Amino acid sequence: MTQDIPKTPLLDRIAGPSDLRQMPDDTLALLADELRAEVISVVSETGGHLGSSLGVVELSVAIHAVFNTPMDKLVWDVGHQCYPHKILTGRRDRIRTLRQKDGLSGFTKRSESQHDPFGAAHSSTSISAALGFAVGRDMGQATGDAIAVIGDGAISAGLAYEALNNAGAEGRRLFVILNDNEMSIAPPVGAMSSYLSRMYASEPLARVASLAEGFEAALPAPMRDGARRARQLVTGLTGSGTLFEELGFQYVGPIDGHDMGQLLAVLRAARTRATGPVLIHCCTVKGKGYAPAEDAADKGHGVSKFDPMTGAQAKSSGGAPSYTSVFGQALSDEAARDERVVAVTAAMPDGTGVSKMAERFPGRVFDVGIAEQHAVTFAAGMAASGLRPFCAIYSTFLQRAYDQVVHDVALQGLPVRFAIDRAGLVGADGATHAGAFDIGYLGNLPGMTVMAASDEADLVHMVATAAAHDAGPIAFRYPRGAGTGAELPERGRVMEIGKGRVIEEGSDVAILSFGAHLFECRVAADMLVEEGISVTVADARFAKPLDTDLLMQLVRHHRALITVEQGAMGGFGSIVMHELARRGAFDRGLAIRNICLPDRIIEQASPAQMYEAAGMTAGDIADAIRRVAVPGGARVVPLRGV
Ligand SMILES: Cc1ncc(C[n+]2csc(CCOP(=O)(O)OP(=O)(O)O)c2C)c(N)n1
Ligand SMILES: CC(=O)[C@@H](O)[C@H](O)COP(=O)(O)O
Ligand SMILES: [Mg+2]
Repeated sequence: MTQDIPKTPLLDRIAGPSDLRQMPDDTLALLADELRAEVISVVSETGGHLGSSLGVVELSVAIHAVFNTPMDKLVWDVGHQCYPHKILTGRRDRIRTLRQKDGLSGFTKRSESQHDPFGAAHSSTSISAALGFAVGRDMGQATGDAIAVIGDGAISAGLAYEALNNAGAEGRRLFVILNDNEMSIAPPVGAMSSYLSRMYASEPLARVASLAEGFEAALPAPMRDGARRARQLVTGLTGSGTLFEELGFQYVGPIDGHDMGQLLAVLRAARTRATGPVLIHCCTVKGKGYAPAEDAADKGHGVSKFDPMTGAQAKSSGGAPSYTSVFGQALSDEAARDERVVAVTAAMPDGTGVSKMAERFPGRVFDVGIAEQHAVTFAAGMAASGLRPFCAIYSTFLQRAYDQVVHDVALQGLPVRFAIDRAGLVGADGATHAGAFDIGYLGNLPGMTVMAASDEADLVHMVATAAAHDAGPIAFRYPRGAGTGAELPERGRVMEIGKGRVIEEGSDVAILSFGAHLFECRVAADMLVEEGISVTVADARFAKPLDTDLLMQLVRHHRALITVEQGAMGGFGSIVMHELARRGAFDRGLAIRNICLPDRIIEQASPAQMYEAAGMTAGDIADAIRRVAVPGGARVVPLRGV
């Protein structure tokens, strides 16, 4: 749907932050209003992270007005809130390509602009990166101040504490702006969240900058008394000082993150007087200024295209239920049958679908905040106690907890169940969110069982199989988005571990598929029937343990074998080739091809466009089959007797 582009005479004058720094303060508030209207207009056409971006409109204007960006390095945490920043930093002309093929990234990205000094998308990295820039400055590199903007959700992650702890000890001049909107994706959880809320909710004057001694003098007179009272209140609230002061930061706040005057005064005071690390506690509203977002339960965290007049989002095309919703229901059903089943999520109850189980069994679903490392070891402890924990974490975010998977789960053989959503290429979130590596990083762990659902019916069976599997850790992966429309079983069946299945019998070439690309494999096989090429299609179901009987049957009775997986090199295909090499299958010239993600970054687009860029369409699979099926296409000797 098209809609009138809002009139933005002030924004039209901004080619970059230097233009913004020429504007008088009272104009900046008006500029922010225009910027907010632009963000709403843009995201109504592109979809994306609306609520987070609306929450930092004033903050984005004020930071660029006070600091000398891009010489001063502005590092956004997660980066999903960067749309105002991108509009102000010379990318307004491309902002309506956001999150699309060949368009602007939905996160900050170094290759996109000098105003994006550090890429993001995975949370809680900004303080570490900003400290790195501060050290660079102090050692003579051509860089100015370092400013990290981190949300109340992101600061709940361990990585943020590691950085705060080190920055406080280093004592270098560094600015950390805590963007506290009392929301993560879901309502925030954890002790830090309630601590921040106590500060935020203190008497109204606490909204006025409560500045450390050194800053009060820099404030306009009317604010000085309030600042003094608020500072006393804040320090009184927590004994000797705020947590941040205990860590070596000067604490400034809480301030109103939508009051341009406060923001400019506090940022200028901080920039003028800071000699060490400063944390500025900014209180904002997620979805600020757009009622459909402010009123939404998720504050418009991630929206599809919408009608800006009403906020009504474009409906998905209906059709098959999502893998996520099928998982959530299957998990909830398993929990109903077995009280030992519990679930852990790292701040993504809805995204992972465990919220479905939480509706029925609220005491058995644990949202630990953005804390994947803790989530895994927490689940390991639960497993060790005799519970049956499902640790539901997107493939890409599980990367953050790899040592916990190895050290706390696999080496101890603890039966943690890993529900790995967003396996494969995910679309608009791009490369930072690709679920590309989990087959490889799990498949090489002794005792780990690794499954991949070929459709949503199989997913139901895998949930039941995982629930029943106490012999050791087990993982099952499935893609983002809608299923294939497969009929769902009433109840999941516990599958035999390590058993695959033949889907279609052929005689020339065998495809051994792992996961949801089975659909494309079957389309490819159908394409070749007319060409007289007969293809067997098999579903491995398990990457570990492999169904070696099935594998050897395929290589003994076909001219060639092709493996297919929605993952990077070093995954399923490698596991298969390792097994074949171990058996000497290559000694007699077996023809084998691996179809997987290429060894390069696949940038954001629709999932279909991304798989096309990866060379993994049904047509690509058919081409690979042709090249080995046609006599002379490959030196192929049927491997009798291997
Ligand atoms: C390591 C990691 N885990 C989970 C996510 C998913 N995620 C993206 S934004 C977000 C919430 C961030 O909350 P906050 O920092 O408060 O930012 P806000 O959206 O409120 O502006 C989460 C959990 C992520 N990006 N990175
Ligand atoms: C910014 C972030 O990391 C999350 O909001 C992520 O974009 C959610 O991904 P899904 O939309 O696949 O749940
Ligand atoms: Mg937040």
